[in-house]
Amino acid sequence: MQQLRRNRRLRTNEAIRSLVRENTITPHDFLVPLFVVEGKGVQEEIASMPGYYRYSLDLLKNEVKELWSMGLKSVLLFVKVPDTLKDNKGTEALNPDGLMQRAVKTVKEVTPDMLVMTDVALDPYSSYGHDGIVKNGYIVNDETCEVLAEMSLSHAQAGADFVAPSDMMDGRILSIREILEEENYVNTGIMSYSAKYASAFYGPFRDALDSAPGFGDKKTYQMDFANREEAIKETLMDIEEGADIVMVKPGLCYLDLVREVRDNVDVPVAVYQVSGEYAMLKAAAEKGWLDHDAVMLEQIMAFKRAGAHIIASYFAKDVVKLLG
Ligand SMILES: NCC(=O)CCC(=O)O
Ligand SMILES: [Mg+2]
Repeated sequence: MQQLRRNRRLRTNEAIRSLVRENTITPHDFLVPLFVVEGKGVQEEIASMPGYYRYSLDLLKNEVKELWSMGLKSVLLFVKVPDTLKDNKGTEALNPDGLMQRAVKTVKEVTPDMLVMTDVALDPYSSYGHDGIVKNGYIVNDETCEVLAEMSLSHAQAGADFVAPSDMMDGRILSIREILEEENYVNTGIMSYSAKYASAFYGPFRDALDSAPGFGDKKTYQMDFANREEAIKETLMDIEEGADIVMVKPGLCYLDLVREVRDNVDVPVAVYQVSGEYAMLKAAAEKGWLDHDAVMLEQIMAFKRAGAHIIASYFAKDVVKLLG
């Protein structure tokens, strides 16, 4: 039989390839993580995340203005808390004049339409570096949920559009949704880190915030990376409890779950390309072993192809600059 179908016809030049391309990358895909520190005039590069910085509030202003001008309209805020303010209960997290609360106000002041999401977890505030209150060496669940709910309310009061609980306690989405409803923050959204795995890829992030666990690991609350079905269970439970957006984290090694979650839910799906993923590419590119920009775009496109609606990535600015 004569060959009638030739798939290569659709690949003959860039014009036809772009015409039939199934996925595209735009600035609207991204959620930009930002690290905030106390001080003035501070822009510190994170050693294990070359090209990524912690900003004091004054310089954060310039950064978010630049993001806005590039079409990057959503940020996810993290704070680095001084050791002297850390304790077991994360008391400082509830300070209405704490760094996170001031960071939210700062972003809203200079870029009022920027979507501001806040990290909700105890680890940056915890003297143990854990995502919850520690009792007898165990990270207790329900008491932690109460603090996370109070913390979310405090972020909402400061002006956050979304709170993003990243801790993996059971039932925290319900606790947070209830307090927000009771206090009339009905339009404050919740982006749940619903399927967050206990991963070694978070190493550089813990350098960035000085938040590495002081003992043990996070395996009693974050998920076992051997598991797939559990990710669907976790995600569906968070949606039932009131999550508006769900997330799979880390990113690249978990693309199977991004697709599977996407196929199983009716809310937007986010993926977090984490610090270790960023560091790996930066390191390989520095050595001249990988083409930084080409690999970066291939990775971001992989998230789109897997079905992510939202990509939290330290590459957001690099990608948008490259797209021109
Ligand atoms: N709760 C936020 C993270 O754990 C981020 C991890 C990373 O970027 O490695
Ligand atoms: Mg859960």
